[in-house]
Amino acid sequence: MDEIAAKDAIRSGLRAARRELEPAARQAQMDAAGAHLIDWLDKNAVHRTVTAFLSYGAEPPTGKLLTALHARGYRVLVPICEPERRLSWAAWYPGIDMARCAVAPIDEPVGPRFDASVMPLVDAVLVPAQAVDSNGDRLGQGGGYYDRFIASLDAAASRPALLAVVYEHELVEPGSFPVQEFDRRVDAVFTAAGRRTFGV
Ligand SMILES: Nc1nc2c(c(=O)[nH]1)N(C=O)[C@@H](CNc1ccc(C(=O)N[C@@H](CCC(=O)O)C(=O)O)cc1)CN2
Ligand SMILES: Nc1ncnc2c1ncn2[C@@H]1O[C@H](COP(=O)(O)OP(=O)(O)OP(=O)(O)O)[C@@H](O)[C@H]1O
Repeated sequence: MDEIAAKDAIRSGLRAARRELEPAARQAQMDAAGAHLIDWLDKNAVHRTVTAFLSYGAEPPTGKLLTALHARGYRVLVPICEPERRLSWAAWYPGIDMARCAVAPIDEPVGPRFDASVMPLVDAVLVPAQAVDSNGDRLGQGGGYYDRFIASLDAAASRPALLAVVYEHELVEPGSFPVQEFDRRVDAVFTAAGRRTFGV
């Protein structure tokens, strides 16, 4: 089996495991992980600006976290799917008008879209993940959107912290999923247990 097919098979298993978690258990894990994330941001996010994602399906439910960040005065940007699997970014706040994304079952805020030139003012990018290994390698939904976006930051003098949030069983050993040359590592992952950092 090639690496793409192997990743797809592992993604299917991870999606099934997510659906097995009761919604209340998903929220409880996210509440605990989100509290660790807010603690970290409060100490480290000098621009008080983050990008996060509006979750769908059985992803860790980010709605309460985004509302809490907004209430604490953070500027919250969320991803917009653009053609050619590129991302742009739009401001999100509770009650903003939303429109359905063309390629995924996700609602996206209406309003101005920003390209990667906003990133010097962004402290942290919350990157969707289905699993993260203890090297910081990440398995996403398979669109390659975030891999392309993170690769586009390679030339920048500084870049936001790349942070993932996963359920506890999704922080796994290296070798649990294939890692390809274009995959980019996150800097830290948050689970209900706390923050785990990676790097040399
Ligand atoms: N909550 C959340 N938002 C996110 C992501 C994510 O993983 N989670 N993304 C992380 O990258 C981007 C969107 N990722 C996508 C990943 C896969 C497909 C996809 O496979 N779409 C199907 C069509 C599905 C449909 O029509 O409903 C396809 O293209 O065949 C689309 C978007 C941006 N926003
Ligand atoms: N930097 C890149 N430039 C061009 N194509 C890329 C790049 N990174 C990934 N891709 C393409 O995107 C596809 C999906 O990548 P991958 O399986 O790593 O997705 P993912 O990391 O799970 O998804 P996402 O990044 O959206 O969360 C790959 O098969 C690859 O062809």
